Amino acid sequence: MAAHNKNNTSGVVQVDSPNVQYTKESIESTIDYPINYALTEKDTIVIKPTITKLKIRTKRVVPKTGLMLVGIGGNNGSTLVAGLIANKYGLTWETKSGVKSSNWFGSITQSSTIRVGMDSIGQDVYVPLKNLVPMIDPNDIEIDGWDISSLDLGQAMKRSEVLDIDLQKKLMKKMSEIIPRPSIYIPEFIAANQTSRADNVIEMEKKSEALDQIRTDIRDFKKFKELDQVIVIWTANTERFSEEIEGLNDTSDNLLRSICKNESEISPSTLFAVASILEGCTYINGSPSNTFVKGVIELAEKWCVHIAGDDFKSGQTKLKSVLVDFLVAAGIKPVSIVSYNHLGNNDGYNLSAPQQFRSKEISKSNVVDDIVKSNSILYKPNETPDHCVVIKYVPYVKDSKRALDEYTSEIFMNGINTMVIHNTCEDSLLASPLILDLLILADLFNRIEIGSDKSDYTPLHPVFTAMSYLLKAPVVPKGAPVVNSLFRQKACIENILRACVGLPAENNMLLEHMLPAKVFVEIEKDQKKQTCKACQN
Ligand SMILES: NC(=O)c1ccc[n+]([C@@H]2O[C@H](COP(=O)([O-])OP(=O)(O)OC[C@H]3O[C@@H](n4cnc5c(N)ncnc54)[C@H](O)[C@@H]3O)[C@@H](O)[C@H]2O)c1
Ligand SMILES: O=P([O-])([O-])O[C@@H]1[C@@H](O)[C@H](O)[C@@H](O)[C@H](O)[C@@H]1O
Repeated sequence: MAAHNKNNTSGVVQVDSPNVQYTKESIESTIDYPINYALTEKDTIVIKPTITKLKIRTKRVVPKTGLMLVGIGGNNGSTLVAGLIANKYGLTWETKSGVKSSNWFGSITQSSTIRVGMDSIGQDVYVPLKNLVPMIDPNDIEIDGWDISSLDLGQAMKRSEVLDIDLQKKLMKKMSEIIPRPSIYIPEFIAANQTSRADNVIEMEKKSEALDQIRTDIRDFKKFKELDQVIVIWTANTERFSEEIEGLNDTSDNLLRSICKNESEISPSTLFAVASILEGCTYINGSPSNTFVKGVIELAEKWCVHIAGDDFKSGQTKLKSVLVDFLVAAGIKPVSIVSYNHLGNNDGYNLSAPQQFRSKEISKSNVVDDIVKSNSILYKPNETPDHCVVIKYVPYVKDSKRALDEYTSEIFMNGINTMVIHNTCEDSLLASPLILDLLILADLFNRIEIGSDKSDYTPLHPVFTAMSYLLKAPVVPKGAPVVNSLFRQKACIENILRACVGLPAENNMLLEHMLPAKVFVEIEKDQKKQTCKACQN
């Protein structure tokens, strides 16, 4: 039999099961959802498994969606917009190593696959992740945004020095037509070295006026492009942390009152988050700034508007969340992690200021906490590895961020293992596909409602945790655990998609290959005989 690619790279996926119904408006599924309660009774952990039959309803109609980027003129913003245009028009371009074509590598919604089962001869079958449930087509996305820099996106793309020059030339006309809206600029929140960039600023007497302007911008964009929804993503510079002060920003009422009173401790990113929530727009924070002060989270909960953050997980930290997970899960004890990186883009310039660096240092450091805490054999209570994060601004390397990591671990019989990694992370080429995924997954999770025989259909909690895979420092609902392990985070997304079409979570047990077929329920004979068209030829 001719070997052929069993991956279904084009077709739609249909689940034939009593656990899923496809109607015109929605996909309605049921799954058995396990929760194991592990309770300590004296010196014993007693595990009490439960199964809840959940009903899941996913709206099939994908809304006409607009993406508004805060910081659209930055390296990430201009690179993402360029990528959307290049892919939409199928642009190719000359390079010294030949003609290159547009793609969405690095996007899990566009370039990753998911195992959905096995074929009639027991081989794994994978389909594109995006084929399981309806998702936004990147070519349909309308784009707008704000920047404190007035450069049009053609000049911003040129300033970023990220994309090949022949591609830039082919993009220049369309990119130059995109002009950033004036934005909220409060100098004290970002590095003083950004002042020279700020020539496109909302002239505001009060923060409430700026808030109203952002809300007007969102409404204008939605109306002009006849959109069903707008999603706002912050890809502007990292701000210093806002102080969380009782009576100022600790509740939604206090926050709104503080904005009206023009309180100084309210950051631009918090103003954008409030404006987005009040306009019913999902808001995502791609920076490590603590935009989501308690008052913002409460506002999102009150208005049932989804938010997610913080800080795109693109390169050095993404690898860290894999390596530390692998080491600890292997019973190996990381005892020293040193993450040094230098970069020469404007983000690096902004991060060269101590307060802005501190925001990033926190998000890059906390990523190992949950994994370390999970293993009490390796680590005593409160014991943690040495963990040092260094970021240096080196103009020459521009957006081509160099990450140098050293992982030192204790192994068997007092052995020491040291891994040294040099990782050139093209910052914006790694981050831009994540911004696309955040938009597409936010829309999908907005369209999911879940209930049971005890509860009617309910939207997911306003604080999205299912997108933690894309974020360094996941913001989670009160009381929920922070998970940084990259594979657990990817499995979360994949298993939610499986559940939407009535498929059980992937358990990776593969018992079907360890036991005789007679042990298992068989599908109807004629279906089993079914062979794919390629095999019939
Ligand atoms: N791999 C990555 O590039 C990566 C990964 C994780 C997080 N991030 C974060 O993403 C953000 C953007 O990164 P970048 O490399 O594109 O940086 P950048 O400096 O190139 O772009 C940021 C843009 O935001 C604009 N800006 C600053 N303050 C603004 C405001 N108040 N309103 C509107 N625009 C404003 C700036 O003019 C600039 O054009 C940063 O916070 C960075 O830390 C980037
Ligand atoms: O995602 P990652 O590569 O660990 O982290 C990166 C930092 O190392 C880098 O200094 C900064 O420019 C980027 O904003 C990004 O946050």
